[in-house]
Amino acid sequence: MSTEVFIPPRHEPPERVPGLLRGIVSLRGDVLRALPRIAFRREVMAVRVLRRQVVVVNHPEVVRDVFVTRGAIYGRKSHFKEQALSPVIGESLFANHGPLWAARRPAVARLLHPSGVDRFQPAFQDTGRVLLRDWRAGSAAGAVDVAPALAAATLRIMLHAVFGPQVPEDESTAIAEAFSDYQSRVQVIDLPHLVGLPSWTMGLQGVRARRAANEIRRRVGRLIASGLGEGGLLPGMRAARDEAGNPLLDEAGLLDEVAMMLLAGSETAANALAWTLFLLASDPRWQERVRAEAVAVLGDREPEAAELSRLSVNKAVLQEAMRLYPPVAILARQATAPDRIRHWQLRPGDTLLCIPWLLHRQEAIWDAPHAFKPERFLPENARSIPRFAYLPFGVGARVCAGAAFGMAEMQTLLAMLVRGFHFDPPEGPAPLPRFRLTLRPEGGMKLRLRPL
Ligand code: HEM
Repeated sequence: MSTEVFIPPRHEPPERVPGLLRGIVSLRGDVLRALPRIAFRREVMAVRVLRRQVVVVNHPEVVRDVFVTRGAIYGRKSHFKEQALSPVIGESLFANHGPLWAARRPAVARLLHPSGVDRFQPAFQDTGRVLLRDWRAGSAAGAVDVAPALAAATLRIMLHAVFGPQVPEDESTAIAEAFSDYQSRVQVIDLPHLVGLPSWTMGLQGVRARRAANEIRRRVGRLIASGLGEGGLLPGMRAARDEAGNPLLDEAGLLDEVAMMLLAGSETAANALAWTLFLLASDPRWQERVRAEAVAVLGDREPEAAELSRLSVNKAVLQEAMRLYPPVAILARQATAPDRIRHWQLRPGDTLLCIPWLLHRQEAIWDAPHAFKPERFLPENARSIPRFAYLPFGVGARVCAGAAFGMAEMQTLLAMLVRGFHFDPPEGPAPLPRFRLTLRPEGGMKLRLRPL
């Protein structure tokens, strides 16, 4: 058996930072591709783009210092994130800050608290069954593009979690397609803001992006009005109260938060799973280890919530996939007060970035940073990973509220899928990552599946 380590594909970083014009062109397409080789070694970097300072922190201690110790200054999402998300999620807490965020965050965090995640296990199992059914039917035809199927599956899980099990099956496919369309159309870099133009210029997202956003909100609004919700999170969201005992969310607030939950909880997990399957298809030894563990722990039963902690190879593989391909590849904030990071001065409105794509491959921290080595995350090794070096779920006060939900969902689907199929790599060129709102495989993820 080969002991070679698999080095998954990525765009080769340029030797130097591209000039402003080339940089702007590459920023529009994919900011990660513009990061030069040296960025993987630097602790802090700064770029001035005409009127704005952009500071990138890329070392665990600096990340802690800025995102945790001085987190209050950086509680606001960057201008481009706010602008890119608001057509879909409106005023939701995800893109908001200050009193609105402070009031809504605890309510949402309570609903998604790790202690209650077990109740969603039937949604995970049910969707795993649907994927097995669909892929068994599709695999005979050759390669299957697992990316859109996983996007629909994770959306189905979120719909089930929010509205209960009665949501029509085709609704998840329709909303997942609209999300996908939105992501490929929306501008993820706010160039007007960086060069000092008024903020409304980016508010003019393209017609296609607007249309996709409207379609998502129309469908979600219809589901909220339909009376579905029993057994899901919706009744808890309606019942949430502020400190004065008044309803926390009016109808508009409810639409914003449900749309946010569907977006935050589906594309992220779908991309993490698509990259995981690709890595396993490319490294059959790890594929076999995940499968052997699933068979040893579960036999041919579907995973129960209490059994997930025994699937440590499965978890390590997912964690390594999110190290190499972090679904949220950039954490972006704007300074709300003057601040200084090392010798760089930030003014209110300047941008602070932590780029997990860089931090997770920081050469001073990770051995063989570009190699697929899930053993790093096995229980016996994971303790040596520095805190704040690995941030797939973000960091500080705005850390992901659905991390436990996401891990349980991904572990369940992965265990069911590796028991159902052998995955082989795609024919032709390997997929490359493309930065949009999430880190997606460019052109989809066509894998060859053999039913087991
Ligand atoms: C693999 C799955 C997931 C990944 C990688 C992920 C990642 C993230 C990251 C990185 C953030 C912080 C973004 C930032 O600081 O700019 C975040 C925020 C958030 N996520 Fe997740 N997420 C996942 C799944 C979920 C799920 C399943 C839910 C809901 C059920 C969820 C709900 C949220 C919410 C509500 C926030 C906003 C927190 C705040 O701003 O206070 N996420 N997520």
